[in-house]
Amino acid sequence: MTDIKTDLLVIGAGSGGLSVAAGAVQMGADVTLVEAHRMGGDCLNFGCVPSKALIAASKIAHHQRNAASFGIADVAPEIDYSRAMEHVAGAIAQIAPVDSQERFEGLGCRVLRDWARFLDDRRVAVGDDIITARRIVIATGSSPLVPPIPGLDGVPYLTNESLWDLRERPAHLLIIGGGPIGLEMAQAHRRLGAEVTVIEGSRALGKDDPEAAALVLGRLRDEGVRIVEGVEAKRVSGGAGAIVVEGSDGESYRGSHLLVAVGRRANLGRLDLDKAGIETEGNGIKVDAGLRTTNRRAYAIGDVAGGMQFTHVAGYHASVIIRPMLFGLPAKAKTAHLPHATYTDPELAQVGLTEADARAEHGDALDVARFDYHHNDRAIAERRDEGFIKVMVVKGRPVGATIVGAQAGELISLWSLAIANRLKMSQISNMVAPYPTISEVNKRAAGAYFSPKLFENSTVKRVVRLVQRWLP
Ligand SMILES: Cc1cc2nc3c(=O)[nH]c(=O)nc-3n(C[C@H](O)[C@H](O)[C@H](O)COP(=O)(O)OP(=O)(O)OC[C@H]3O[C@@H](n4cnc5c(N)ncnc54)[C@H](O)[C@@H]3O)c2cc1C
Ligand SMILES: NC(=O)c1ccc[n+]([C@@H]2O[C@H](COP(=O)([O-])OP(=O)(O)OC[C@H]3O[C@@H](n4cnc5c(N)ncnc54)[C@H](O)[C@@H]3O)[C@@H](O)[C@H]2O)c1
Repeated sequence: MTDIKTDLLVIGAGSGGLSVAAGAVQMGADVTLVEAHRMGGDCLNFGCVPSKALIAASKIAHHQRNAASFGIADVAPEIDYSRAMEHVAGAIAQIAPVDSQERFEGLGCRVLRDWARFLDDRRVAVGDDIITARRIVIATGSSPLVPPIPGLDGVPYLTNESLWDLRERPAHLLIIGGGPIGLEMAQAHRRLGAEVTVIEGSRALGKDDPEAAALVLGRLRDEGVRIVEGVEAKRVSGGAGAIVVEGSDGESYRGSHLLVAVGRRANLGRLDLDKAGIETEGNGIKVDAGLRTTNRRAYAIGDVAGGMQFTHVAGYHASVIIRPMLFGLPAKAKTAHLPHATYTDPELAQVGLTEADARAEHGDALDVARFDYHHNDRAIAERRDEGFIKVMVVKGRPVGATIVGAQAGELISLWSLAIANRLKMSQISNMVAPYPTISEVNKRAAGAYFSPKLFENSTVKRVVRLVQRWLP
């Protein structure tokens, strides 16, 4: 047994934990980083990276099938699912060194590879080691939620952890859950040649703006994904290769494989949080505005903190807690500027308030500036002109933006910047976007906000007429 004393103990080497550890050690703290499973956590190994890599493969197949409108003959793609999954594994392998034990040891961290559990408010056991830490960061992430649907435990089912081990394409993939995981994987698998049925208990992409979500769902349905909404999975039966999901509508949905994508469960089980006086709340650890837990020495960040569950949010949390932990300065985690994007085609991105939320919060003070992709020349040239941007504006400042369409995930960053810095729409309209780019939709949305004020304004017209009379 070894006793280790450290300034900072970070539990979990995923998106949040790695960011804290890298920042703190490079600023001079003694850092101990603990990871029981794979370095890089969910995002690298089972989440963002593999899903985006598979989506990229599926896009190529889609373009091969849909080239005729560009004057190039459509071809039926020859899809080798196993090699597409090798591409996925290759993308993970290429990124893995950045998150590796070697890299973090090279930066000066002490890296321990076992489960961490609290002994008391400042001591944590990791295998045979006992670590006493001045500050502790819990960044243990989340796992797929497996709901207690009768019969589910009797059939082979996939989650976002096991999906990447498949090497044979599912003939018919049934997906329970029409959230981001369900829909990203539905479209990718459909484009890679599988039949796909999504069974969604409520509204698919239900956390997003309904008009934007409808556009995405329409596209998926056009591509042949069957999406049934308002139908809960009530019972599962069958066996390998022949699975039946009975829906609350009385229908039986049959497929060869089943993916369960109904949300996440915070990884709390092994931590013995009660020994450290750390309370939980909802689906995560209870934290204050500065991400501090009910134990003043401990912080919780990322998925385990129970809020927005995204890699960039975990990274943001890391940047927030560095200040108090290293310098003793106060810091608060904000949420209004945190974006998210679902990487279906078209992509759907959101930051701040949706139109409905903004209307509820600001009533008549709300202006919605909108611009449609079909007026964007680059989108037209590339036949990607389906989509729109809506910016929710209150007193001249954006409070939210919704973008659905090509590159929405790239375009939303500008509105995060604007909200984070309380920029005015006039400052956005000062920006000049190169022509022809899809990013012109951002500028045009700002233009749409000012157009009625400038073009439908009798005072402006009067002033212009007056000045014109006097100008030489
Ligand atoms: C299929 C899928 C696709 C996704 N796509 C995106 C995307 O495109 N963009 C995006 O922003 N987000 C995406 N996400 C979400 C993103 O993966 C998570 O929000 C992010 O990984 C959370 O980071 P984290 O640091 O909180 O946890 P994690 O990355 O999960 O890391 C937690 C780590 O802690 C370890 N651990 C747990 N308990 C212990 C313990 N007691 N002792 C030691 N180690 C422990 C775990 O093994 C894990 O490695 C996706 C998620 C999924 C499932
Ligand atoms: N692009 C991205 O950033 C991205 C991609 C994937 C995942 N993620 C993260 O992972 C999280 C989890 O994603 P998710 O899609 O698993 O969860 P989710 O909670 O967003 O969606 C799950 C869906 O399953 C439905 N559902 C629940 N029980 C059901 C049942 N018995 N029958 C039918 N439907 C049922 C819910 O109504 C919900 O719409 C996301 O919220 C997000 O934070 C992000």
